[in-house]
Amino acid sequence: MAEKPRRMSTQTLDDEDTQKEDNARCLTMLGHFGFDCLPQQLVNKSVQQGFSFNILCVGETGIGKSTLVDTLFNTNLKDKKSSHFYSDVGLKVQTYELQESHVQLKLTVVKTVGYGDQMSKEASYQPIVNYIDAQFEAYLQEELKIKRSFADYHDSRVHVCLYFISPTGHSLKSLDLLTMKNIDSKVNIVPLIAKADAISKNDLQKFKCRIMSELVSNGIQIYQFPTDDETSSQVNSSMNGLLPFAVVGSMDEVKVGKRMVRGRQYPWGVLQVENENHCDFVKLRDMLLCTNMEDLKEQTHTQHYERYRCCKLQKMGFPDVGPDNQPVSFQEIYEAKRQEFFDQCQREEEELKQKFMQRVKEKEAAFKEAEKELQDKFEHLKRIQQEETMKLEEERRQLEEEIIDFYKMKTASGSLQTQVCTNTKKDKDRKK
Ligand SMILES: Nc1nc2c(ncn2[C@@H]2O[C@H](COP(=O)(O)OP(=O)(O)OP(=O)(O)O)[C@@H](O)[C@H]2O)c(=O)[nH]1
Repeated sequence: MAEKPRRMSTQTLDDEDTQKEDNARCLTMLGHFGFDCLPQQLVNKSVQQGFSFNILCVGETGIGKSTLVDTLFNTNLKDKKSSHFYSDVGLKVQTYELQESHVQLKLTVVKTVGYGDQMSKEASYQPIVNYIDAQFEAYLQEELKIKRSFADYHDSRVHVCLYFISPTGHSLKSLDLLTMKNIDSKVNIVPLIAKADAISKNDLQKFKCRIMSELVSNGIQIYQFPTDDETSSQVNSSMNGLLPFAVVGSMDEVKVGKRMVRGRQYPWGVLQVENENHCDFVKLRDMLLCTNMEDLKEQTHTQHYERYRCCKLQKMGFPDVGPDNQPVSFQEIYEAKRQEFFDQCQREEEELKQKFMQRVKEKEAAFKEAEKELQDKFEHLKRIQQEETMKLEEERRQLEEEIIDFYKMKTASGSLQTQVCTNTKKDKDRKK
């Protein structure tokens, strides 16, 4: 039996419509619609993934590297003081997971240990150069893998080098110039005058000018805050004119009026770390973390790493153009390299074979020579032995003849004696 169609009342339909409307999402008037949401998607993804930043601090022992990093990230990274008596320069690498609001930052701080305490300048900067190159090499190796896993890969390439200059007030030391010259094509250098509270304001300005002119005259490239982005070009170009930043670090809280501020307390007053009239710490923090962190990372990838990668691949024999200046494909070069390698293996195998045959021949000749010597010796001994045997034979023969003669004589003498006895008896008998 067919079921009787149920009739809904007008009242029920109205209720359902109202319910549907209640479930519908309400879009705010200020929200984004369509593809203008793309930047938001990127922001959300980046925040979810978290950020990473790698800082290299180069400076003499006790110049204030750890204190400045602590002050920059408003944290206590609990780093032990280094000794002045290390036999060589080392690099201390520490990675921290930091969080500010809901943004996570994986911060890697690499600090020189024993820098400036060595006699040899080359031995002081070479470990730094090696470290920077090693991080590029690790990234290149990951890039060249068939199965790459950049999602989990910890990219340890150095994004910025904070170079701590001693507050001498005179000029840069030769080690400063040498080190910066050797790393300026590998890393973004931001020069800092450390412990700037040790110099008066007037001297500081002169010191800054002298440092910049020395850097220029020695052809050292330091990082320039980018001026091509209109949102930051004005502030960045004015900050470029204030380099090197004169910084003071401190995690101590000092009372100024009714406020507690971070600073250094002196008998003549308080130096406020975050007061732009007292030092350039805030400028450094803004430039480094708020305005240019992404540019520092981009420069690291597109300039410094690219240079390293290019040199490395060229050294390995992978140029982009052939001898006729025509572009060559990676596959062609790979095939050519494979063939070259195969030919070289065959050449080496042939050489080895030849060498082996030569050795075998030499050994064979040596054995033959030794065999001949042994044979001669054997023949010689055999001859001696034959002569000896013949001699003995002769002696034996003589001896046997003598024995025979002896027996003959014995027999003769026996019969003679018998004859004599017979004759004597006959004589006696006749006499009777
Ligand atoms: N006057 C002054 N002293 C500072 C400043 N920054 C740090 N110091 C002091 O200098 C000393 C060494 O500071 P650190 O931050 O440990 O220096 P470092 O370069 O990390 O030292 P090592 O790891 O031992 O090489 C500490 O007593 C700090 O309080 C500064 O800006 N001005």
